[in-house]
Amino acid sequence: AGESCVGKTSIVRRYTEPNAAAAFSSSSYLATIGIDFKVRCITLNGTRVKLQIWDTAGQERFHTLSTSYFRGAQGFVLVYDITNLDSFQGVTSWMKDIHELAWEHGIPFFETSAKDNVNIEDAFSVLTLEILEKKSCVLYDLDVVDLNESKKRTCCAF
Ligand SMILES: Nc1nc2c(ncn2[C@@H]2O[C@H](COP(=O)(O)OP(=O)(O)OP(=O)(O)O)[C@@H](O)[C@H]2O)c(=O)[nH]1
Repeated sequence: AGESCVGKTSIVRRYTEPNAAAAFSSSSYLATIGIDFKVRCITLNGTRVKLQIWDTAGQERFHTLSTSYFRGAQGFVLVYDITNLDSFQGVTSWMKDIHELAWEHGIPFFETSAKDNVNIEDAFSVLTLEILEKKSCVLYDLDVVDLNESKKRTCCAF
C-alpha cells in the first residue's frame, strides 16, 4: 500500500519478474488502474510458499477498492518515496486503514530500490518468514501466502 507514484508496481515487478530485462522502467509511469496481482513461488527454510502479491492503486479514486482487499491479506508492504515527504506522511493514513491488524513495535524496515534492485528480495523474504512464523500452527491452502499488494525506494513491511 502507499500513495500514488511511490513505486509499488516497480517493487512488485522487480520481485516477481527478476529475470525480465524490463523489470524496471524509469522512462514510463503507468498508474495502476483498479488492482493487480502477481505470483511468485519461493522455498524458505524448506517450506514451499506461493506468494500472491496484490498491487493496489495509490490514486485516491481507487482508495475504497484498494482497502477492500486489506482484510484478506496476511502481510503488507507500506511504500513511500524517500524524496517525497507527503508520501511518507501518507503511510500513517494507510496504516490506519490496516488497523484491524495489530501494529506492533519492531516492524522490519528496509530501504529498497526497484531501480537498482536493492533489498527487494530481503524485504519479501523477511515478510514471508514473519508470516510463516505467525501462521505455523494454522497453515492452510497449500501454504499460500497472500500479500495484499505492496513501491519505490523505501518500504516497511510487517
Ligand atoms: N529512482 C527511482 N525511481 C523509481 C523507483 N521505483 C519506482 N520508481 C519510479 O517511480 C514512478 C512510479 O512508479 P510505479 O511503480 O508505477 O508507482 P505506483 O506506486 O505503483 O503508482 P500507482 O499505480 O499510481 O499507485 C515510475 O516512473 C518509476 O520509474 C526507485 O527505486 N528509484
